[in-house]
Amino acid sequence: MQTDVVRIGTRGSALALAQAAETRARLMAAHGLPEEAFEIVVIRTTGDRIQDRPLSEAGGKGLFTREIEEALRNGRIDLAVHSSKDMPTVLPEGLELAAFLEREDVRDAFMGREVSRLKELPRGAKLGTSSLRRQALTLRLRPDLKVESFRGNVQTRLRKLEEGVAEGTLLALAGLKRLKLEHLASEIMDIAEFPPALGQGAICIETRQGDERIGQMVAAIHHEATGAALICERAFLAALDGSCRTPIAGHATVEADRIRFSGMILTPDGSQAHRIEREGSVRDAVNIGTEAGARIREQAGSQFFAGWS
Ligand SMILES: NCc1[nH]cc(CCC(=O)O)c1CC(=O)O
Repeated sequence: MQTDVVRIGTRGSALALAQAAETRARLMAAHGLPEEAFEIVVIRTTGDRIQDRPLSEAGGKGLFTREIEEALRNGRIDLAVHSSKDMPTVLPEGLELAAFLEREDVRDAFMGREVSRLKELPRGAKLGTSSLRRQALTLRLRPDLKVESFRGNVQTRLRKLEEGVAEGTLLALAGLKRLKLEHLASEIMDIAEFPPALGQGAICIETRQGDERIGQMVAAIHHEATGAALICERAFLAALDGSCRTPIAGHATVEADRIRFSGMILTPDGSQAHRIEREGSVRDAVNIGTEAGARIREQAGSQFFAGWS
């Protein structure tokens, strides 16, 4: 019956559609359901509309999720598929992150027009990115480079690179893999030198709290270790009150019942940075993230955030 069809809400970019298709494929496999049991509903968000300025100036994270969450709340869709790294730490009343799919590679990848490594870019070359984290980490390694704003989805950014708007760019390897464009990555960045965005590489599923049918359905595709890592990373972000104006990096890894978190904050010009490492039981994932956030904040001091946040 038509009313039983599970409606999956997503943005319309190629990456978002790939993520929604992956979620549907996993749900089909987990429950032995045919493709017709699902409908993918594309929703245009404010973030998709704004192409002409950095998102940090347009109001930050919720820009890619607001309209999708509205559709979820009013019942137009039954679940929403997101990139965890685009999710604000506080969700609207009545919604929850019910499942995380097994994480893809968390690292960033570099692509150059004429060189294959970030370090090989000529002096003063332009690096295209709109991510403050990528800007700060790049300038830390190469203070001579110029950062050129590079908005738009993965394909748009690749086109801009081809057109010579910049000499190189950085993208999430996970996104390239999901788009089958992994071969374009000429350098995979070192995780210690170039830590990812919190949440990078992990697809999450948002649902209505108390919707038992959908809750049970998505529980079958939840990946425990990814869930623990993401809970820890989101607690760190929440403790730092992270906005798009604050370059924040880091990630958690889970092995058996241990979780290890490593976080970093930087000034946008990369000249100052602080790091934190924490380890403990996966059961303490939230506390480890929260505590790491409080500690790095203390370490940095209030003047660290004062100048530019
Ligand atoms: N902000 C856009 C965005 N959100 C998630 C990904 C990549 C996929 C992921 O991290 O899961 C990207 C593109 C990029 O940073 O290259």
